[in-house]
Order: sequence, then structure tokens, then C-alpha cells
Amino acid sequence: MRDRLSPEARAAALENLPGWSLVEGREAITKSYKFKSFSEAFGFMARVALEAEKLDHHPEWFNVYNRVEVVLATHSAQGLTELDVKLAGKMDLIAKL
Ligand SMILES: C[C@H](O)[C@H](O)[C@H]1CNC2=NC(N)=NC(=O)C2=N1
Repeated sequence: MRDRLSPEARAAALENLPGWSLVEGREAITKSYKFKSFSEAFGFMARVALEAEKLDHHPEWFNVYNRVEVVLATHSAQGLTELDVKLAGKMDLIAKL
């Protein structure tokens, strides 16, 4: 789970994660979520936080009002692993609730 993905596996994973893209100059993925209000944005962050704790895998994120910008990477692997793909998928599911 914490082994770096091959470039092929990384590309395949991104195809299944709409709105996610590679960060420039760093092996990480990013997405910007926009909600109707701060309450919805913060509710999203609270639900994601509980999932992140369960996975022991934590997002880098930035919130202003209704926008949440997320960067995912596995720090211990200094790159992308299955854990990032898994958390990204969970975040997309939670965002649609
Ligand atoms: C000790 C603990 O398991 C590690 O520090 C975990 C916690 N959450 C983490 N989150 C992320 N995104 N990358 C990590 O390498 C990481 N490591």
C-alpha cells in the first residue's frame, strides 16, 4: 500500500479520478472542490478527517469559504501510493453526499 506507484499505474488511477491532476514539480495529486457554503465545505472536511484517521493517511488541504483545495501524497514514500488513490476516491464519494 505504501510502495510508490509505477508511472503506468499512476496514469491509470488518474483516469478513474475525475478532476484530479498531477501537481507540477512534485509527485502528488490535487483537486479543488467547491461547495455551496462554508458549512458544506467544513462538513466535507470533517467527514474526510474521520476517514483519513481510519486509513492513517492524511490530506494536505486549504480551505477558503466554500472551496477546499486538496493535495495528496505519501510523505514516507515521497510520492504517490495506493493510499492516495484510495483516499482520493473516498473524498469524491463524500463530496457527493
Ligand atoms: C506514523 C504515521 O503512520 C505516519 O506519519 C503517516 C500518517 N499520515 C500520513 N499521511 C500522508 N499523506 N503521508 C504519510 O506518509 C503519512 N504517514
